[in-house]
Amino acid sequence: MIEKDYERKYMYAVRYELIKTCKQTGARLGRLHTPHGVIETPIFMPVGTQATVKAMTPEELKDIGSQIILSNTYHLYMRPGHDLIERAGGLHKFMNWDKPILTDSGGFQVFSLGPLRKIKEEGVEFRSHLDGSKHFLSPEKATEIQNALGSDIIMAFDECAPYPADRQYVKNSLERTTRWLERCKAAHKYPERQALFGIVQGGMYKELREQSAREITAIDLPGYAIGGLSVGEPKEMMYEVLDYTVPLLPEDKPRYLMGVGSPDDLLEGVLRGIDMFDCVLPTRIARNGTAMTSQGKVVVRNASYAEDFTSLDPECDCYTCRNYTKAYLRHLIKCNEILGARLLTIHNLHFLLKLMENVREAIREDRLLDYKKDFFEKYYGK
Ligand SMILES: N#Cc1ccc(CCNc2nc3cc4nc(N)[nH]c(=O)c4cc3[nH]2)cc1
Ligand SMILES: [Zn+2]
Repeated sequence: MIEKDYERKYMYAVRYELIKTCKQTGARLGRLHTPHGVIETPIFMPVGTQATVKAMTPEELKDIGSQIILSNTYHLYMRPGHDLIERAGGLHKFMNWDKPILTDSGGFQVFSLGPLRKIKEEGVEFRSHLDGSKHFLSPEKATEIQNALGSDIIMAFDECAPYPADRQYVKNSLERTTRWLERCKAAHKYPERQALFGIVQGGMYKELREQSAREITAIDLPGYAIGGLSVGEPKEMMYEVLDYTVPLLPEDKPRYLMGVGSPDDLLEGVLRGIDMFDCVLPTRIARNGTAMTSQGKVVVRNASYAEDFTSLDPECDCYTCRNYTKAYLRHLIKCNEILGARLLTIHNLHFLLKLMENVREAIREDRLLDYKKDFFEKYYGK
């Protein structure tokens, strides 16, 4: 009886609440209700590929306002193994993160392995990036792994076509991705508490994107992602694909643009009606000594900062900007000190999370275009 009642009440693990659509653009303000809490959208999701957002503790992530983080099926399957994480009580418990988690399906990661992999209808055969051992990922296997991890949002196992790719290849690949989505949905053990998102493919071809969007959204799911972008194509091309793909997605479900991104791409994506983003950019460039600041990019490694005893970003109130100077951060990065990676990661994530908070406020007040104009002038000087 309880099972029945539970199922009836929660048709989906994740429910999207559309609060407002911006009058000036296609931007939306929303809330994503999940079993581990409510997420205000548009949202940027820090990437924690191997069950950790590199250099950050969960408390630090919460302090800077992270509402949800991303982890990765491929990496966790390879090491330490999804079965171990399941025995540990699931990914939330294993990594001591009690807010929402989204896991990518491994599709993109396996395809990034390049020649080390063979794609068949059944799934993808590949060699481990760790020890070269042979493995096989299928829609069923990728779903089983994510069921074991217990993430709140699980991604369909798809094929992200490379860029550039010829039309016929992209067509065959998007049609296989649709068949794989059906298999993921059939294999999914816990739809009442883990939301399966479908992923639209179709490369940079308008008719193929329309075909994929039709096929993927014909399968009733709690959310949909746009894949196959941020794969090396020119920015303008990505924006054009979004222009004609986003309107094909249902308004009452969240839209997730995978692998994006930089401040300009986040703003351009929000303007076109995207609700969710993820990217390794802020954390990766932090470890290499580059900061995103209100005055634009600052490469603290540069000699010009050797005796710059001012804050990294005068307009930022994060822990790093309140307590350290550019000279000290440069010193840490030059010495490859772990604290350098930590302090710049704290700042960069805070910067993007604050950007998204400002974006939500601008949508609320119908002034997103003005906000974007001011931001671009300060950050890009244009
Ligand atoms: N630093 C840095 C940096 C490194 C890589 C990138 C590109 C990330 N782009 C990207 N991630 C993706 C994940 C994806 N996952 C799946 N399952 N499917 C995709 O089509 C897909 C497409 C993606 N495109 C962007 C910045
Ligand atoms: Zn800061």
